[in-house]
Amino acid sequence: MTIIEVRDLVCRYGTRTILDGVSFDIHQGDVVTILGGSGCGKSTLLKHLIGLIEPASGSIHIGGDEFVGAQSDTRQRILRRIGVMYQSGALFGSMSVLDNVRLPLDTFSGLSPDAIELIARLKLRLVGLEDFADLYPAELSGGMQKRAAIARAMALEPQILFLDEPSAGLDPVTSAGLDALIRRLAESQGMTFVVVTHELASIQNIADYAIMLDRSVQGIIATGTPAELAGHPDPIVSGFFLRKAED
Ligand SMILES: Nc1ncnc2c1ncn2[C@@H]1O[C@H](COP(=O)(O)OP(=O)(O)OP(=O)(O)O)[C@@H](O)[C@H]1O
Repeated sequence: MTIIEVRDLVCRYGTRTILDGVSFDIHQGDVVTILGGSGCGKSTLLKHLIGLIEPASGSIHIGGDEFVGAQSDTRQRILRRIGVMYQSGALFGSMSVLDNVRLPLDTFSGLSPDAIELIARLKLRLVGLEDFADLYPAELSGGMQKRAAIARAMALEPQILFLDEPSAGLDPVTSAGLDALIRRLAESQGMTFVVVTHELASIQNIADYAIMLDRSVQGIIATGTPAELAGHPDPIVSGFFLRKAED
């Protein structure tokens, strides 16, 4: 089932066009990576998909609802379907890990404090942090902070989680652990993941499907499984994989 449908998306900053007519579908339960060289528009695309920026033209359907130009009630309904983890993780340093995960529930769920605590602890268990609930973010390792941020992004049970460069700043072993968590959550929770990353190992570990952007075409240069892209006839596409593999 298609959960995200993007059609003829045009993204501009002022008069400068970054993405010129991008179309793709993302299926429910898939882990999809958005990749491409620096400055090709990965973050720009992500910001459009989560409603931070309105496109110059085109349409974005999320769960069947049109996001572009949506009025406030439709917009709220769509926003409830998505969770976002930004590159920095952005946990609140003055709050415990548990309180960080509680925050979206306290703000939006209308549930009782006991129910909220139960759900927050459940989310922490899903990411393997149940024993660290009372610690503060600064007391966690980088990988644990990312896990806590994922737990918080999952608090309101979104259907889709958007992750912006989740491996940034992590060592390869920690990064592989995070990849395993993403795959496990996709499979056990049926969640859809859209992950912006340029880490080749992550792409190969997690992606059912990859969307590669390139500046030369102001949009999508190739889509497919990681193996398909690595063997793609266009040298820009296969070269991305070879170059990264040599890093
Ligand atoms: N707010 C903005 N105003 C104007 N130009 C911007 C803005 N944000 C990004 N850009 C430009 O848009 C282009 C695409 O940027 P974007 O951050 O989407 O690329 P990216 O693929 O995510 O890059 P990276 O991998 O380096 O993070 C870049 O040339 C960038 O300078």
